[in-house]
Amino acid sequence: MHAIQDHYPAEFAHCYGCGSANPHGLHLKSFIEGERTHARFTPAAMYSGGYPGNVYGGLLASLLDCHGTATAAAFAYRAQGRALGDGGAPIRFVTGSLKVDYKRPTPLGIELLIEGTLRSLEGRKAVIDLTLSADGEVCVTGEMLAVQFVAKA
Ligand SMILES: CCCCCCCCCC(=O)SCCNC(=O)CCNC(=O)[C@H](O)C(C)(C)COP(=O)(O)OP(=O)(O)OC[C@H]1O[C@@H](n2cnc3c(N)ncnc32)[C@H](O)[C@@H]1OP(=O)(O)O
Repeated sequence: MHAIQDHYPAEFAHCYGCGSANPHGLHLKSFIEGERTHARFTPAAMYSGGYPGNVYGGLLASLLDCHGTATAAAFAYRAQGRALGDGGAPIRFVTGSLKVDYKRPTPLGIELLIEGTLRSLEGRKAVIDLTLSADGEVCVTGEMLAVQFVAKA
């Protein structure tokens, strides 16, 4: 199954968090299934937070960031009755704002599940609700305003 990011055109594939063309990046892969998107990521030990065994909060925000914009794009394609990577003009979103709530420490060394749902899509603006869970426990929640990117002439 192709990830949402697999359909990004080459010029948008350099993102540190999810770009396939960035050799130093995280290469996050997001998928849409029904009314929800999901991605999985296991942070390496170097992503330690301030005390051993827990994940650095900036990485967690990065995961929500990339998963949120991918979620916005996937639901925008759906709203327009289009398939991801259909060869038409690409629909891409950037983060306008991202609120992150760290509910509990996120353990290092296990797979994290990042999920997204669409709260609203109006014009160029999508509001995405995000969660990041470890072992079935929600550790982080996020709320993103994603804005559809329009190339300026
Ligand atoms: C070249 C990039 C190609 C895409 C690459 C994919 C990126 C993958 C994910 C990321 O890493 S994103 C990186 C972090 N985000 C950014 O760098 C975005 C920087 N900000 C911008 O480029 C512009 O501010 C933005 C595109 C978000 C909006 O500018 P525009 O001039 O296109 O639109 P405008 O300012 O008119 O805003 C559109 C609507 O969004 C609203 N809005 C924009 N930023 C907002 C904000 N921060 N908070 C609340 N509302 C916001 C704005 O009020 C307005 O609402 P209304 O239509 O109701 O009037």
